Amino acid sequence: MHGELFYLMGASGSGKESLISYLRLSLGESQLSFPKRMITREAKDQENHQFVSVEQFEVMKTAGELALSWNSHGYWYGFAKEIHQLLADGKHVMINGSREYLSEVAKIFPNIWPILLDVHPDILRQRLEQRGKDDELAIEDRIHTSKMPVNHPRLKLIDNNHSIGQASQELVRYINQVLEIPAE
Ligand SMILES: Nc1ncnc2c1ncn2[C@@H]1O[C@H](COP(=O)(O)OP(=O)(O)O)[C@@H](O)[C@H]1O
Ligand SMILES: O=P(O)(O)OC[C@H]1O[C@H](OP(=O)(O)OP(=O)(O)O)[C@H](O)[C@@H]1O
Repeated sequence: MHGELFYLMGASGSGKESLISYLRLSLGESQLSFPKRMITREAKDQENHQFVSVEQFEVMKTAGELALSWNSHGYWYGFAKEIHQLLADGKHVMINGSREYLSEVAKIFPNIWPILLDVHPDILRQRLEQRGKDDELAIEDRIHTSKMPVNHPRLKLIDNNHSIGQASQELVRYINQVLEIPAE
């Protein structure tokens, strides 16, 4: 049996990394795999990606070592092709991706389950200011694109305007529904 691929999207600051950390801690890696994202940007504090230089990234991309790669906010982002193997081995996978790139990802993984985090722009602004990773201009840029339209027949919206616990419960319910795991 082939594994399922969950593709978590949302504006920067909408809570993708927080939810993925929460899921990893609460579900463990036996139910879902969480491959590491590569970014050509140094990881700060709690960020959980692998830093690679632009040169390394280009070498991997050219050598066909990446399942996905995209460019955003002036950086390269990607996932290694291990995703294909995990899915072929029947493992379910959760990754953090770009809304803009969804249609390309859906061509590579036609059976994808796209999930979009919904956060009101005012709440998003507060959270971006709190996390202190972006300057004022970058925050404005992220607010500006926070309502980017996302279209996919299977798109699932998850509300992250309240506590992270509420959003993760909703997300776990949805994942279990897709995987047909009965609720406890
Ligand atoms: N439901 C929530 N309630 C309060 N703070 C949150 C919530 N979700 C995320 N945050 C905070 O908002 C900031 C951005 O979240 P993060 O997970 O880094 O977003 P993303 O990965 O989408 O850029 C972080 O400081 C995080 O702790
Ligand atoms: O097409 P968009 O949906 O606007 O996405 C743009 C980028 O932002 C997201 O990452 P993240 O939120 O981690 O960005 P950051 O690197 O700025 O934190 C996403 O994974 C993309 O790489």
